[in-house]
Amino acid sequence: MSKGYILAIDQGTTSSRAILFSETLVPLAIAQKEFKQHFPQPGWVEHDPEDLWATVVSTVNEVLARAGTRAAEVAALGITNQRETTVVWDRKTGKAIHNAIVWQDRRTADICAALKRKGVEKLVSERTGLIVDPYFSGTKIAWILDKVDGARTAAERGDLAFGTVDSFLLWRMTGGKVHATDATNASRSMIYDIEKGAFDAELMEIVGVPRAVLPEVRDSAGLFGATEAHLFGAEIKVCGIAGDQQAAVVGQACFKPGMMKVTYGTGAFALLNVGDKPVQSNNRLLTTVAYQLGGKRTYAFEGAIFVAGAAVQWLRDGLGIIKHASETQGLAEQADPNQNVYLVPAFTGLGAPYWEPDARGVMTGLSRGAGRAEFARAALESVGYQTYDLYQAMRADWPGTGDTTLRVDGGMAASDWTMQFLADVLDAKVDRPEISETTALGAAYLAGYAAGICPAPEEFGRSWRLQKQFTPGMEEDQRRKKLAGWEDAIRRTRSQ
Ligand SMILES: Nc1ncnc2c1ncn2[C@@H]1O[C@H](COP(=O)(O)OP(=O)(O)O)[C@@H](O)[C@H]1O
Ligand SMILES: O=P(O)(O)OC[C@H](O)CO
Repeated sequence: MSKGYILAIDQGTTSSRAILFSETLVPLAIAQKEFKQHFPQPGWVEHDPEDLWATVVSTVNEVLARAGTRAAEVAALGITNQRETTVVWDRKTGKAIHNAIVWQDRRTADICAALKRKGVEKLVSERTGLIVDPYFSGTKIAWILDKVDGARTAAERGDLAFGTVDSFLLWRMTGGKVHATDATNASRSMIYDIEKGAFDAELMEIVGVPRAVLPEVRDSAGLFGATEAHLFGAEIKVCGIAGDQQAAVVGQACFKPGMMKVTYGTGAFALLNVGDKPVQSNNRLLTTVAYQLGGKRTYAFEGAIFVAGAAVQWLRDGLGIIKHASETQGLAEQADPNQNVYLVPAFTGLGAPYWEPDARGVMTGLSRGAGRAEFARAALESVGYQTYDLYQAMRADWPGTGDTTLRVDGGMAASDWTMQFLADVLDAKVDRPEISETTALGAAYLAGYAAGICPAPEEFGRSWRLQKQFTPGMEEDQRRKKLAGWEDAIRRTRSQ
């Protein structure tokens, strides 16, 4: 007898997706909806929480209709989400008191600079595994409480709730019954002690976040609550929650220390499983919770590349030299091997391991012969080089030995040329799995595991299937030469 379907909601930065999986985690149907991005000032990025809610509800209903399935046949629902994006809402009405402040938003740069002047960086890094940066949710909460009239007093009275998007959706879906999140999302707040597994009173005080707004923090797999029946036609049990990059770690079955995945979307996020201790990085990588199962946390190093696929979007929308992202492959193949054009796409600063928010993009090696093809190759190569920088930092920091293979996913992992270059420049194998929707798969697995439908992680790991492996093939001499050119381009970017 069928145990029922598993549904995953992937609420991302540019779109919401709902994917229906069979009980054996075969993807059966997908629905996706984009929503509006709001840029009220330079460096500010907002989402309307009602858009997030509406696109989630409609994609779930759409995917059920498309598959000819009823909500009553869905045994478990997993939620995965764009991380750090911050919503503060009124507990009585369920309405947000301000637009969601998106992870990319830099408006709290001054708050972070003031925190750094206070000398709290070491404390933040030791307890939370993070650096002091506007990227994380803590200072975004404080900003909303200070800027919206009466919000801080209302928060202290217990009338307001904070949540990352998972938590906001859960609150709405359960009709205001459950205010909770999972440890992976909590670990992105800058006020969560990742070793103790609890919000930290001293950091809450320093950042200015009252305890009364915070959600309960739970395992990534477990019963969170049930959706109200009127939303999808019947109640569905919410059994899993994880931030999207951590869900991809699970979907890629990187359960053993030393295993690493990189998700190539608009940006790229590399996570390396470091096991059950929150190892500190010496190379400015973040330490984060990869997942929490049965009360036990597994940790990861994380490195963020802010511009990956976005460099290809720039070729298309900024320069107008391609119409579709996939054209870059043919262009890169045609590029003149004697032209050494480099692009450092630091359009919004440099992420890990440099963390230079004020850096801006640079192109080097331009000669009269450089054209579309060389620009396209430089954009694709920039993704490989940026990964190389993270990979070096991770391998230097990671005390264990073991497998150096990289598991890749995300929209840009579809580019064979880019994945081959990645293998060449890293001098490591790059594995692309059969299921490309790894993030949703991870959320579905967590929910299915909690509901007793999916097997334990080790067994699930054995079901991971390779679609294509890219093996390194570049001459070492050439690799060294190319990397030296990149290092030079990075030096120029940092000295602007
Ligand atoms: N064949 C391709 N070659 C190069 N880049 C690609 C290709 N297909 C998609 N991309 C890039 O991948 C990104 C989309 O990936 P996706 O995982 O959907 O991103 P996100 O979840 O961040 O919206 C876009 O930036 C796009 O330019
Ligand atoms: O929504 P994505 O796929 O762009 O992911 C965003 C990350 O979670 C930000 O930390």
